[in-house]
Amino acid sequence: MTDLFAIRDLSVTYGAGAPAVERVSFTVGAREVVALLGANGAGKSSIMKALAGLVPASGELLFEGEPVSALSTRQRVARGIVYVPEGRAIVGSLTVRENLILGGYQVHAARRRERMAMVLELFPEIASKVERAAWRLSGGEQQMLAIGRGLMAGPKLLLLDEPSLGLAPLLVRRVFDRLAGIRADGDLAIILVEQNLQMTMRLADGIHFLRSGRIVGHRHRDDLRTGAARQEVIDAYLGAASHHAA
Ligand SMILES: Nc1ncnc2c1ncn2[C@@H]1O[C@H](COP(=O)(O)OP(=O)(O)OP(=O)(O)O)[C@@H](O)[C@H]1O
Repeated sequence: MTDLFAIRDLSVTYGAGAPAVERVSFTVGAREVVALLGANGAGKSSIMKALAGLVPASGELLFEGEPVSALSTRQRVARGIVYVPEGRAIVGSLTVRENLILGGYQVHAARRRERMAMVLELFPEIASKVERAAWRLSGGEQQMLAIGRGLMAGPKLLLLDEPSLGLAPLLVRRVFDRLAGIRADGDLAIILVEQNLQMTMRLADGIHFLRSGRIVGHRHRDDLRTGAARQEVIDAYLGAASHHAA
C-alpha cells in the first residue's frame, strides 16, 4: 500500500510540561483506516490537532510525498486533510444546509453543489432536514452533519475524533455503517480516534496503541482475530498492560 501520509517523530508540547505527544511515527496508506487507541490523556486528540495544524508540533509530515508541517489548517484542508473534531463543533444556529456550505467554503460553487448532493444521499437522516437549525437535530444526526461537513471539503484523509461520543448504541452503529459505506465507495483514508472498541475493530485496518504520548504497539486487523489479541486491545484501551501489544 502506498503511503498517503507519513508522520515522523511528531511531538506536541503544551507550555513547560512534559510532551503530550512524543516522537510518534506512523503511516496511513491510500484508503486505509488507522485507529489510535489509548486511555484518557494519552495524546490522541493532540495528535489529531497537530495533523490538522491546530496546535504547534515538531516532526515531519509528508502528505502525498510533500511536506505539509509548515502549512496552515486552511492550506491542509485544501490539500485534502480534513479534521472532524470531537464534540462535532457544528454551528447550532445555522441550518443543516448552511453548515454543509461552511464545510465546502474553499470549494468551487459547482463542485460544492455536487458534494452537497453526495452528502445528502449518504445521510438521508439529515437530507430531510436541510432547512432545520442544526441544534434541533438528534445527537446522531449532528454527528452525521459533522462528518458530512468534513466530506464537503473533498478530503483525501479524514481525521475523525471520537465520532461515537455522546451517542446511543443504535446511533453509533448507524454512524459507523455510514462510515463503512463511505470507505467502501470512496477514495478516502481515515485516522480514527474512538472509544467504542467494537466499532473501531470493525472499521480499522490497523490500530496503534498510545500511552503517555508514545506509540507502544501496533496491531493489524488480521492480528485481531484471536481472543488473546482482542484482550491486548482491551488492555491498551483501559490503559493497562499495553506492553503486551509492543
Ligand atoms: N490545550 C492544552 N493545553 C495544555 N495541555 C493540554 C492541552 N490539550 C491537552 N493537554 C494535555 O495533553 C495531554 C494529552 O491530551 P489529549 O487531549 O491529546 O489526550 P487524549 O488521548 O485525546 O485524551 P481523551 O481520551 O481524554 O480525549 C494531557 O495530559 C492533557 O492534559
